[in-house]
Amino acid sequence: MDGSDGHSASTIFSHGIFGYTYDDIITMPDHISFPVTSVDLTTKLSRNVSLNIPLVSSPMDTVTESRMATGMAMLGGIGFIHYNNTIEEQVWKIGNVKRWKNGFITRPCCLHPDSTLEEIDEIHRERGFNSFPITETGKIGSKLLGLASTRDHDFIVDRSTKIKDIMTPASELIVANSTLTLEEAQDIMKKHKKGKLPIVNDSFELMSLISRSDLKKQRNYPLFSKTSGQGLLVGAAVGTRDSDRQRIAAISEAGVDIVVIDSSQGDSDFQIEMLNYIKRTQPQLDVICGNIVTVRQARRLIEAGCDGLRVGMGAGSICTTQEVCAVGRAQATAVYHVSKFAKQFNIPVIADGGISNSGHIVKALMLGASTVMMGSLLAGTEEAPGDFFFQDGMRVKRYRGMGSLEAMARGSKTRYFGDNSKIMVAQGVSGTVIDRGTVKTFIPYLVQSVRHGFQDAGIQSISQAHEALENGTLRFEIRSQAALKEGGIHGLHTYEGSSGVEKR
Ligand SMILES: NC(=O)C1=CN([C@@H]2O[C@H](COP(=O)(O)OP(=O)(O)OC[C@H]3O[C@@H](n4cnc5c(N)ncnc54)[C@H](O)[C@@H]3O)[C@@H](O)[C@H]2O)C=CC1
Ligand SMILES: O=c1[nH]c(=O)c2[nH+]cn([C@@H]3O[C@H](COP(=O)(O)O)[C@@H](O)[C@H]3O)c2[nH]1
Ligand SMILES: [K+]
Repeated sequence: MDGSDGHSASTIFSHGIFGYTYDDIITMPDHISFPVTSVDLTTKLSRNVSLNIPLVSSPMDTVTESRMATGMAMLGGIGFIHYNNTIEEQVWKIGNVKRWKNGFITRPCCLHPDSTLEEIDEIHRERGFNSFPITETGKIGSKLLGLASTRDHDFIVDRSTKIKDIMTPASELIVANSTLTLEEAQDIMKKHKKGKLPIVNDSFELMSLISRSDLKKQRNYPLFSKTSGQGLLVGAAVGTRDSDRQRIAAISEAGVDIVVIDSSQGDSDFQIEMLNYIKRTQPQLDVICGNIVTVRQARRLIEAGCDGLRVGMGAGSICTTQEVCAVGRAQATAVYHVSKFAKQFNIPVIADGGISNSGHIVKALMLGASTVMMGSLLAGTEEAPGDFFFQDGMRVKRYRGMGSLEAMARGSKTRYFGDNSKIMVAQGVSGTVIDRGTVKTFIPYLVQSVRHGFQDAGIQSISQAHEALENGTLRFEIRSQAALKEGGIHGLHTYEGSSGVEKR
């Protein structure tokens, strides 16, 4: 090998005293003999679960609930529903993902027959909807009474009129049963020239809604993360307390496909006991353990029987663990060493935290990770929980660490201190992140950027990257501070366009 072209990862990470992070290193380009479209990013999330794209959303209460998990799985990745909630809430959120069917609006905005046209006007202004199923309770899951759409009420001047007086009653509606397929629904809508098709069960309770305009712009999601059974793939987080044992049974019943045991320091008796408990009671579930950053920690969790490892301690954008506790590791070094060790046992690694642009994803995968977990990068999308608001002229959403005072106040407090501890030590902060639109465009953009990175390095798949990493043909260099500056945007008075997705 020509020694002047960078260094193997083993030279960089095993012969020095520094811990490096993604920005410290750069990958050497190599010959391109394939189009960018043929870069294959299929990968393993855990021993038995595969994904079509290597992207995962973090189990945090400002990142992953039903909408995020659904969006991630539709696009070929997966979301882990957080557990800063009651068991019932987590079960409901998992159920929402499982109930999702392509093209069906599973949570349509419904109204009560006694609601007024003023309410319709307000929802139309805020959310743009024109048609509303009217049900006995005003919610999905109760008896369908009618449908109110623009042409039922747009000429009515008195907006205090009740909906029941203007709606098209159920007896005049075309409805369909929940067993029908999307193609059958399409045929019915074509034949009857209707804009909306309510889907009901045998008791005439509203189950979902199909919209003609949605069908017209219907996108195909070819990468779609499917389970062997029905529905989208979904993950969930659990803790290591005794109460989390009940959670395991409930979320398993709700159809969760994989769990992550969520701890900042996962190499503990608590975690190993929880892993054993899950394996004993729900042996069908793959269990990801973590977080860890060293080989010694990995060895104990692999020996205990984990199916995947989550790597990262203090690297996250909202993390203060390294400052508060002085324990952790620089992320690129952690990912490299743990992945190298875990590979011998075929245990995939999730590189968790510190991803602030697509280049970081490329580097995590090139250093041995099989997937990448993101918090801050996804917290500003429409699918993340919470509303957008304006701050300093920017459209933003709230994002907070699960060890922040705010998140602890909501519930994770008991995880930290038991119920009667007096002193709270936060290991995270809360803040805001900028609007990133919808994951439906943002994730494909990240994926395409990662494909370009792989192509530039002459690497056609994640498994090929891992082979090249191991045999030393994948080459890297450490960047000096000046090189890092040179690699970014510099010397311009102003600029337009994006340097990837990072905003420092
Ligand atoms: N990846 C990272 O760098 C970090 C992540 N976080 C996130 O913050 C959240 C909270 O994490 P942690 O504080 O690690 O929560 P944790 O629940 O794992 O641990 C909190 C404390 O409770 C103890 N503990 C756990 N189970 C116990 C049991 N069964 N009996 C007695 N004591 C027990 C632990 O040893 C620790 O002192 C998680 O969502 C985590 O992902 C927090 C800090 C750093
Ligand atoms: O030190 C911490 N204190 C916290 O309060 C906290 N909350 C989350 N996490 C971890 O950060 C990851 C997300 O990181 P990013 O925003 O950089 O993607 C997540 O996936 C977690 O691993 C925390 N770490
Ligand atoms: K940090």
